Parts: sequence; C-alpha cells; structure tokens
Amino acid sequence: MANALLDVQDVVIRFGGIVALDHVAFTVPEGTVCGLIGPNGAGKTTLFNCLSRLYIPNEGDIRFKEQSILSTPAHAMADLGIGRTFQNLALFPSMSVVKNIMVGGHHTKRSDFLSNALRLPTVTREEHDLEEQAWELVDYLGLHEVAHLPVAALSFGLQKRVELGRALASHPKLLLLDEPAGGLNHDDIDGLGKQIQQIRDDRGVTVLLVEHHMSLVMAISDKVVAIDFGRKIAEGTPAEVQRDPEVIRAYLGTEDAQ
Ligand SMILES: Nc1ncnc2c1ncn2[C@@H]1O[C@H](COP(=O)(O)OP(=O)(O)OP(=O)(O)O)[C@@H](O)[C@H]1O
Repeated sequence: MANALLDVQDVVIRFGGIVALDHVAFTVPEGTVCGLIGPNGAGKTTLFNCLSRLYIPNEGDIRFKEQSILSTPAHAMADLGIGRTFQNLALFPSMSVVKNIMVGGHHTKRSDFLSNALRLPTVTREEHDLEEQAWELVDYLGLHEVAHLPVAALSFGLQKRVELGRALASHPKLLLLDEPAGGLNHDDIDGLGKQIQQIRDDRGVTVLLVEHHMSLVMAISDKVVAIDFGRKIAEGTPAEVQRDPEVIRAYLGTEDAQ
C-alpha cells in the first residue's frame, strides 16, 4: 500500500447540539482515487470544509504529507498542494475559458502589487508562463474549441471541465472534488470518470471525491469510505464497500443509490 498523503485522524465537528462528524478517521494513499460516499446529511461536505480549512475541527487532526494542516489558513491551501472544486461552480462567468484557468495558477507566482502595477519584466514573464500552462490544460481537457469563449456561454458540463482545469493550474498533489458529476448527463459522466483516472495516472494527482453518483464512484475509486450520521461505517475497495451490510442499510430506501 502506498504512503498516506492525507490522514484524517478522529475528526469531530459539532454545530450546537448536532455532531456532524463523530471521530471520523481514514487515510488517502498517494496516487489513488478515494471516493467518499454517504446519504444526504451524512457529513461529507462538512469533512470537505475541514479539509479546505473553512471549518476547524473540535477534536482530531488532519495531516497532509505527515504535517498537520490545522494551523494553515484557508488561503494558503493551494500553496501546500491541496486544490478543490465546488458543488456550485465558482468561475468568473464573463471571463474566457483560458483566463479562468490562468486564475488557478496565480498563487504559484510571486510578483507583488508594485511590480504588477509597473509591469516589470518578471510580471510579463510570469503572465506568459501562466498563459502557456493554461493552454496546455485547455488541450489536455479538450477545451480548445471554446478556449476564447466566456465561460457563461458554455454548457454546464464544459463549465465543470473548466473548473477542473482551474484547480489543476495550481499543481495540486491532492485534488478535492465536490460532486463533480452533479448536473451532468450520462455521456459527460463517463468522460469525467476517464478524465479523473487520467489525472491520477498522467499527473500523479491524488483525488478525494465526494459524489452521489454511485456507479461513477465504484467505477473509478481505488478505495471508498462510507459515512452516515457523521460516523464512518465502512472503508475498503469498491466491491467490499458495496456489499457492506451497514452501507446497504444506510442507502436502503434513500434515493442516493444510483
Ligand atoms: N454550518 C452548519 N451549521 C449547522 N449545521 C450544519 C452546518 N453544516 C452542516 N450542518 C449539519 O451537519 C450535518 C452534515 O451535513 P453535510 O452538509 O456535511 O452533509 P452531506 O453529507 O454533505 O450532505 P449532502 O449529500 O446533502 O450534501 C447535517 O445534519 C447538517 O444539517
């Protein structure tokens, strides 16, 4: 088994009287796709928000590359090597596809306000590098034909691909995908699944995927973690988790299992 890139250790989150995460612990081995599943209200988004430092756990620790991330501010997560996409897209609708992808790489550049204002040569070079990298991602994600269009003119499926490109522009070691299949049709979902596996294999990116679309999770995950009412109820290969009695019970009678 590969080393754990992410190690979630006994995380507890309480909102008033609600225990949204109750001693959740699991690891994500480097170079794998890990699926995080659970019925509505299970705590998946809350866990994602802990991983991107929007929430602070009441108890427990989250370790990335063997270091705790709990004192790292949310805006510094990209510098650490953790990228994410959002359930509701967070793009700039009137900006072109390529410019949106460039935004994702900005944190990797060092120019300050003054050098930007003066357009010093270092700034021009950095912009050039960002643009070159954005074009590489445009090609990689099959967005060439729409690269100059404003994002608002694209189908939802293509907009989701742009968001993936923007997250990849920050060179993440770990990519957090929050319901990437939400709102996509069947063909788009097949394409997305292949793309996520390629991102793992070609770019060495480890992926943690929160997703309701069960067939996608089971098809592309190396490992699946299931939570229900804030507790981990199963962890293992897709086949192991699919036949786990607690998982079957949690999904029975819900509309989540697809
Ligand atoms: N900011 C908050 N304040 C109070 N309660 C919250 C907050 N965020 C989440 N909760 C509660 O925590 C629990 C877990 O919610 P969470 O959104 O993490 O579930 P989820 O698994 O992501 O659900 P879904 O699949 O519907 O997105 C729920 O009971 C929810 O109502």
